[in-house]
Amino acid sequence: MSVAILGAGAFGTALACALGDVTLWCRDPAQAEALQSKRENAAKLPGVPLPEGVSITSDLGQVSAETVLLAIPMQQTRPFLKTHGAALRDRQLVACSKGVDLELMIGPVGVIQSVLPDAQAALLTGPSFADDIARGLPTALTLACADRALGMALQEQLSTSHLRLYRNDDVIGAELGGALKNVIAIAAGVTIGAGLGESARAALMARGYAEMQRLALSLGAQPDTLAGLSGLGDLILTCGSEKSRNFRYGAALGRGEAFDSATTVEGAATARAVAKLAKSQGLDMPVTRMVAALVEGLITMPEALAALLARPLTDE
Ligand SMILES: NC(=O)C1=CN([C@@H]2O[C@H](COP(=O)(O)OP(=O)(O)OC[C@H]3O[C@@H](n4cnc5c(N)ncnc54)[C@H](O)[C@@H]3O)[C@@H](O)[C@H]2O)C=CC1
Ligand SMILES: O=C(CO)COP(=O)(O)O
Repeated sequence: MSVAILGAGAFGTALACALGDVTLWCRDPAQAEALQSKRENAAKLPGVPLPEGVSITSDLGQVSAETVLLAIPMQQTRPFLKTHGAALRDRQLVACSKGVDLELMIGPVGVIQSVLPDAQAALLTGPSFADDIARGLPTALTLACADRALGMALQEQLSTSHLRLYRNDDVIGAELGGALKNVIAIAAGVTIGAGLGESARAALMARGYAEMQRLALSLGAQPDTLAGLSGLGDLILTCGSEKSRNFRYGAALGRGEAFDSATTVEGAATARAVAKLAKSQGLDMPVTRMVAALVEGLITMPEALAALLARPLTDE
């Protein structure tokens, strides 16, 4: 079965490098030409050559693969599918984004199903920096799919010698693991950027993980899912590395500096969505609430810190 990847950003290009024999679609014809002539995505993955088997196009009509990976940012997924969904109706769609749609309050598989109710949909998520995948470093990800047979087929199709997929049928849990860790990564970045120290970062990660579990369980995730690659695994990666855009964005917030608005920072919109979701579920998610307020510019970093430290003492 053939594979296509829609979205030639950092992650889409990295997956193309790892899988090798795929069609890579980008929306901008000029970008497609540049990728084709240089055989490199110089803007996103400089120094990583595109394998010979990767064919580039900006014409969705040329994308005939049965398995289609959607590697475009979360908040763009619904508009993209509304425009192009008809062309993808009978494919196996694998969402690769991490986040919660600000309007529908659901993750990327939920969005696919809301726009294309008959589509076969799955999720590829977990701890992986595009650069690591593209360079062939060993990586393990979660392939989540409610349909066991389809999940097994996709696991086989998308695993390589160095990219190892673990299957899971808890799509909601896997979606939330990937979405929520970005919010906590922003908090971790704020902590380091503001000079609050590594002990404070560890505390935020652990308390943030407790919040992630609370929301995931309340929305129907399986209790163990967030302890896996999508959730704890991705939390460790993203909260601990300057390579993470969510972490770097948080660090800039913590230092009171501006951050490049063209950079994809999924946790910013997701924090706002999740803060609303938590309120509607009657859940206490103080770290997420503070991140959402910081992102929206409603409070300062010292105010966020004071609010978190003034909370009543409680059981763990
Ligand atoms: N970069 C990474 O290390 C990883 C990224 N991801 C996830 O993958 C998703 C994409 O991230 P990146 O590729 O890193 O972002 P990116 O900013 O590098 O690329 C995004 C791509 O989406 C395209 N795009 C944006 N809006 C579009 C639209 N309306 N229609 C068509 N194409 C559109 C852009 O042209 C660009 O090529 C995010 O949800 C991210 O969380 C997941 C794992 C690792
Ligand atoms: O999701 C990622 C790692 O698993 C990439 O993290 P950033 O989007 O924060 O760069």
